[in-house]
Amino acid sequence: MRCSENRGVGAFNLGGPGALILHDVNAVKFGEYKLKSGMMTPIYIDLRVLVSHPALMNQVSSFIYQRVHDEGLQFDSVCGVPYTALPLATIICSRHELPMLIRRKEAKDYGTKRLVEGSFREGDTCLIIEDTVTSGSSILETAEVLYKEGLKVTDAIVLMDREQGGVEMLASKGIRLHPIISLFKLLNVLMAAERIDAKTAQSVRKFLLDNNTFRYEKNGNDAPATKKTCVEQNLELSYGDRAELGNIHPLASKLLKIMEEKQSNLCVSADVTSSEELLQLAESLGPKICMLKTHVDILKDFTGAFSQKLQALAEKHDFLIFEDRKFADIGNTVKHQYEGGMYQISSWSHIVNAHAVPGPGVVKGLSAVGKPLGRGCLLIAQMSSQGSLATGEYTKAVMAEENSDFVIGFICGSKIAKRPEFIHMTPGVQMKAGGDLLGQQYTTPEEVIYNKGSDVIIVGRGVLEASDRLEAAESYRKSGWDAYTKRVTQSGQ
Ligand SMILES: O=c1ccn([C@@H]2O[C@H](COP(=O)(O)O)[C@@H](O)[C@H]2O)c(=O)[nH]1
Repeated sequence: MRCSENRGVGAFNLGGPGALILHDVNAVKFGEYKLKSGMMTPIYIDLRVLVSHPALMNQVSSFIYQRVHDEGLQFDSVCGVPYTALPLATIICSRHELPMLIRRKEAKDYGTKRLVEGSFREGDTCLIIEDTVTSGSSILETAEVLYKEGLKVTDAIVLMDREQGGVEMLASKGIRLHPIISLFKLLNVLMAAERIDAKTAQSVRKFLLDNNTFRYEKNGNDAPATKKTCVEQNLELSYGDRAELGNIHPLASKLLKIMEEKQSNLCVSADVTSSEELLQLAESLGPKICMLKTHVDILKDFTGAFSQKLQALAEKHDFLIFEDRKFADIGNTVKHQYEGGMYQISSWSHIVNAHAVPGPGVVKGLSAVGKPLGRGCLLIAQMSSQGSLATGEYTKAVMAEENSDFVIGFICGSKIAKRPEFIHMTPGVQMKAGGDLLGQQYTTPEEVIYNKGSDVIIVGRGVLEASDRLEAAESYRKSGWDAYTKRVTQSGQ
């Protein structure tokens, strides 16, 4: 049997409003709950409540059926995992006239004593429907009962995947699991709608990442199990998730945590010529930004005291300092430029950047100074100016320079590296696309973050030339953050 009829599910989108409705009816609970395995969890999905909300039950059933249809799954009958998925399977089968089987949890001690009720032939394929998956063990238990009756199980559909190893475990047993929504996505939707705060979302994500039930298992050939990466699944990790990656540079992790916490992917480029004005900017815009970018050599009155005050403001408002020095010389020279001279950049700037033109020596030289101090470097892979030669093969070569114990990411126009440990930062951003008379080219925050997949917008004159700099910074922060939440929420759909 193949699903041939396609019924739309209207506005009930589980990657958006539908997830909020589930939260409204208390199907998503935060607190301390025990899972079937005995594991304690800070989030509990209780889809049993659906039976009290018939309209919602119908919408969820339609959504599941839509997925079955979209996947083009072929099967002879449908079986819901008892008990929560039973009514879902019943509604789907009744509405679409699909044969259904019921798995009993215990055999009767009278009558037929069957564990599977309904009509079927040996060799028939049965599609399993489940409400929530953690490890996949409940689906497997049902499949094993069906196998004993001579049925085949190749696919299962689940409404909510807790992303704790169920997909991988079932795949290792020959069952493809098709999740409709994941807990990571649900958290993003709830956070975007301000139902939960960033801290709660972060602690739940950490729990899920730390408690993958399949990570340490082995498959039948005794080879280590392989978990599909988020990149392979085309899933976008949130800034907070990326901050927790095992091999991420501590400074990149710190930046991502700041971004998540302050809901800001805005770096203001403080291109002013007086120290006092720069410090005023840092004080007033500090709460809105994740990073402040400087060009210290345009200051007419730089002093060591200025750099100390700037560091104090960075601490106070929790942002990083990025000196946009664009180092581009041999290793030995950049070492001196970074550490010494009148600016002593390495002593106060968390991040610097470098052109890759001189070859690997420039990163080696900078790293010799910056690495022991916990600093990080961005490589300039692309530039926002018209006619820039940093394109094509050059950009690719810059990416090959990846040296993640010091290089934390790239200056670029769009996301260029797949590895989520790397930060992509894009200058040339204003609310309206356009340019200036000296070749600068502007793109909007939405284009940079949502369409081009970059992480941080760098905005200079868009803020500095506004009549109210604070208001302008807030509107760039909001635009950049909205574009990011939209991107994460829609990934993998
Ligand atoms: O490709 C690049 C690299 C760096 N920048 C720097 O960013 C700011 C942009 O300022 P706006 O006023 O927003 O144009 C500025 O400091 C540049 O030196 C860049 O624009 N493009």
